Amino acid sequence: MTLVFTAKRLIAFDLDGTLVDTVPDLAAAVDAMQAALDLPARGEARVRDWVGNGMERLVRRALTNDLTAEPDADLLARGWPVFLEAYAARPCVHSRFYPGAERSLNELRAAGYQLACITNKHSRFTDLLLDALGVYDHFSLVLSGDSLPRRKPDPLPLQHAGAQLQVTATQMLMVGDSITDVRAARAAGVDIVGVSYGYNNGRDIRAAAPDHVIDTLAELSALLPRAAA
Ligand SMILES: O=C(O)COP(=O)(O)O
Ligand SMILES: [Mg+2]
Repeated sequence: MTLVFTAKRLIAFDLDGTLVDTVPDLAAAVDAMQAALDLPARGEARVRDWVGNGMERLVRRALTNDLTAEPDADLLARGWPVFLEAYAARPCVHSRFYPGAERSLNELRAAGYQLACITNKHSRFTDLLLDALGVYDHFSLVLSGDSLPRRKPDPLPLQHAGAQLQVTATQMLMVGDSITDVRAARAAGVDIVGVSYGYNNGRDIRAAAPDHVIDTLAELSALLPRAAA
């Protein structure tokens, strides 16, 4: 039997690794920082495994070449502004929608859904990126890692979106690429569709047990025929 989500009114999308492949531009900024500090370049493959828990965490991972280690405080204090400046200068040179992403946003809107973007990315960069890709206005609400006191995997951004847009948890669906999205959705009581192509620290999203997994966002509209009234 084909899975269909009924009674949904709001679809909340994660950004990095779900709607947009941001790693080429993030890796360029990481490696500009590494070069300025006389440290080795990390490259796209490693940066891909490090995105999803906010940029401060990405920079810490790059400096230490490790997922969880803490860098020397002085190194971090010197590296962070270099990364920020490099990424702000070129946030959307190579970043691209994943196949089916833009079309899916348009189809869902046409089917009556409200859309939200819920990302751990810093708001300055979320806004730059969504603007550069021409989709900022597709979203009724955009929440970034610094928009609220707590970010994903905390349920607060999803709860806040529900309250702002007057939809209940069961009327929302989260779409994301990482265990961070699954945890946030579970904690908020929101159904979650995982995408198989994203970052998730290099792990298969199926291990985080989302409600459903898709290989491209083009599959979404078949799961969501029409928004509930
Ligand atoms: O880690 C980030 O900066 C952003 O990640 P997200 O869009 O997947 O939440
Ligand atoms: Mg993500």
